Amino acid sequence: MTARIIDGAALARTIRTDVARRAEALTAQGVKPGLAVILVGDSPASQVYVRNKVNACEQAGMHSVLEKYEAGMSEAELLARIDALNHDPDIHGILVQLPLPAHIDPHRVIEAIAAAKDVDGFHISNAGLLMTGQPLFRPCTPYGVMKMLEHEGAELRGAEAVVVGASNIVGKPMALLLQAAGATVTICNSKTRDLATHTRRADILVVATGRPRMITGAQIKPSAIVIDVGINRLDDGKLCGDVDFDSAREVAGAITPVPGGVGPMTIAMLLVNTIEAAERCLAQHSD
Ligand SMILES: Nc1nc(=O)c2c([nH]1)NC[C@@H]1CN(c3ccc(C(=O)N[C@@H](CCC(=O)O)C(=O)O)cc3)C=[N+]21
Repeated sequence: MTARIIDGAALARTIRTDVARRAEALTAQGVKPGLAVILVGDSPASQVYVRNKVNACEQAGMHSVLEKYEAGMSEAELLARIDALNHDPDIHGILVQLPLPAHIDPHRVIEAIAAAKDVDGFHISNAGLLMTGQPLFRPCTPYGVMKMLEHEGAELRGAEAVVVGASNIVGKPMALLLQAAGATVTICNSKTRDLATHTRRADILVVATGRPRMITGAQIKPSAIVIDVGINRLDDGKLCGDVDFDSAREVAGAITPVPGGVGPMTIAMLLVNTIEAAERCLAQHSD
């Protein structure tokens, strides 16, 4: 049997249409949702991603600001820009593109963003709220994965879910969201001994390791739902995931492609989080 392909690009379009409707309603009430994206340095991949984010905002009728700075920008200068955006009433969401140059401490930068504008959901306060079951902003990539699983009609209660990769931005929040939905969650990493014994038990397998094609069909349970968070650019310029798509699709029940899977959903959920921030802002001011 060949796996069903989970079309993240199509689901992302549907979500963005709904975002546009909510943006219009907010604008009519005097609050145009606004996102600020800060890019430090000129990595070509980051340039593409931040442009995609800003274009997605414009398409949805939202306000967006893209601030680009040279790689040599000091940490103090960046913190001053964040402080200004924290106080800017036209901006409801702030995203500082990661990774940052090595001389800037990413923790200090993330903690400087007002938690109510932290649409990435990376601030310790948002991480703590998520961990204790009172999420304010769910990190965009895991949030998008949950939307795809919901769209698939996946039964998460009682399911075995395995997350490969334990980063603060994907693996850890992913595990928390799956656990909150009633799954039994195992978090693995690249050093996990006999990784395949874990992955082969997974009804839901989420792979976010940054290692091209590291999970193959032989490591997947027949009929499992496989979510590939990886985006790796190969020497020939093509993109591939952390899952070996060709062998995996012969075993899995459903699988996300790269590109066109998790990536577009990440951007869609960034817009959703920005809308939610603006809606909260309106609710506060109409009290
Ligand atoms: N503070 C912060 N927040 C982020 O959310 C964040 C970040 N930093 N740093 C970098 C990663 C990466 N990321 C992607 C989002 C969408 C696609 C995406 O739409 N990908 C398309 C392909 C795009 C292409 O052709 O390169 C796809 O998978 O179909 C990819 C990558 C967000 N990130």
